[in-house]
Amino acid sequence: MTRNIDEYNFAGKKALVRVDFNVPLDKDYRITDDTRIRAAVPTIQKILNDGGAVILMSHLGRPKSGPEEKFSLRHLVPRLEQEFHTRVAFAPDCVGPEAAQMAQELQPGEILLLENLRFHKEEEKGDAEFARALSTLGDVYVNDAFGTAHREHASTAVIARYFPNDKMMGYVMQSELDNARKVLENAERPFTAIMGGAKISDKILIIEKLLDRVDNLLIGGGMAYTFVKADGGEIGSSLVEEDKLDLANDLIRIAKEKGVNIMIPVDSVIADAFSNDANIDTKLSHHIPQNWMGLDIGPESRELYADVIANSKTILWNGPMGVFEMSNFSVGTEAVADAVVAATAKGAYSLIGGGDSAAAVNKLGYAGRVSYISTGGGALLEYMEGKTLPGVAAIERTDY
Ligand SMILES: Nc1ncnc2c1ncn2[C@@H]1O[C@H](COP(=O)(O)OP(=O)(O)OP(=O)(O)O)[C@@H](O)[C@H]1O
Ligand SMILES: O=C(O)[C@H](O)COP(=O)(O)O
Repeated sequence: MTRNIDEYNFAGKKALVRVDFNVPLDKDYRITDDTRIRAAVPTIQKILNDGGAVILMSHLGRPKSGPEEKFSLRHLVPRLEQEFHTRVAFAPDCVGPEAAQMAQELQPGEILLLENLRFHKEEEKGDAEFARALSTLGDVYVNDAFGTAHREHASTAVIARYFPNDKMMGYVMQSELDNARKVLENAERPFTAIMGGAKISDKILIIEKLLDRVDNLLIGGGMAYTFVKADGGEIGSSLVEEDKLDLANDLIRIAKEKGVNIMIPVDSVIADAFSNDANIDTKLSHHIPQNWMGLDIGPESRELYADVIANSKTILWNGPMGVFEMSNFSVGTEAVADAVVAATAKGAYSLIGGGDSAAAVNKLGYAGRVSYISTGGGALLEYMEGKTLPGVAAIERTDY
């Protein structure tokens, strides 16, 4: 039976909580954006306040095969201890005898963090035996990992079958779904989607679905150059996915057929190396010289995009407009953030999704000046395109 977290009393229970602590870390393993950790606090706090114990499980990054220091969740322990003013125990493997013993010894009010689930290939395969092994650690399962709800993995979906009477969503899940539904059902027009970032193959298919919902689609970031090249432009050594050129062309055509105003950056800030110290210039995006690459949208694009945003009533933004981590290529992302904040102040509803866009908004101190910052990137987009999220479906299922 699916439970409601507000009506559940965790006293004396060990809650196995799937969180999305896939947070960005710098080279010294310091957390550079803690949005996802802060978001999970109310759920964890509710369990502790009730007199329960919390066993946290998450993935971090995309480890290829087995443990890797840079993907260890151990790096998050100090931040969690600071948040909850208590010691946080760490299990160096998410399954096995040590994790089992640590879980067993856990007392009410205590927190145990398990090592990265993806250090076991069974996690992403949705392996039932691995899910069962995880399930033995707790009495009740709480899924609060909205950012990973689009993955049908052992800890996000399969595990729910081992808690037929004690499974529920946490507060992050509930609030994210309420919010996304609100945008889907009551989106005031004009509705503008702003898409950027680097994960072209992840996002290009979603763009197709968004064309049915939006009035304007502004494209920036690394993915823009696949569109520029598809449109016949010379893009130098900019990021491109050659096998998506036809699809990009189709999308431009379909957008026109559907009357969607699709915009690709007319100009770009270009560099002769992927570095903040490289030589930089501004050129038309269709005429980027050989060995130069587009790393940000240019001044004219910034103005055009800002105008569209200013006239929007609903705004969905996923992915930075450039390599915003480097100051020379952060101007486009900042300009879009400024425009989104200004439109929000005038009454537009703005929903920001994706780890990097959220980080950019936080870095600018704009967190309180947009309507909602989602902890989901791909998950939010898949939800917006109308897909059922496996992490949500597993909680709602009643047939086991
Ligand atoms: N023109 C560009 N060339 C190369 N990389 C770019 C360019 N523009 C942006 N990027 C990089 O894209 C990355 C972010 O892309 P990504 O698709 O991961 O966005 P995101 O907002 O984190 O979304 P999600 O959470 O869905 O992954 C940043 O690290 C940024 O430097
Ligand atoms: O950052 C994300 O979007 C989620 O944590 C999911 O990560 P994944 O794309 O590696 O599955």
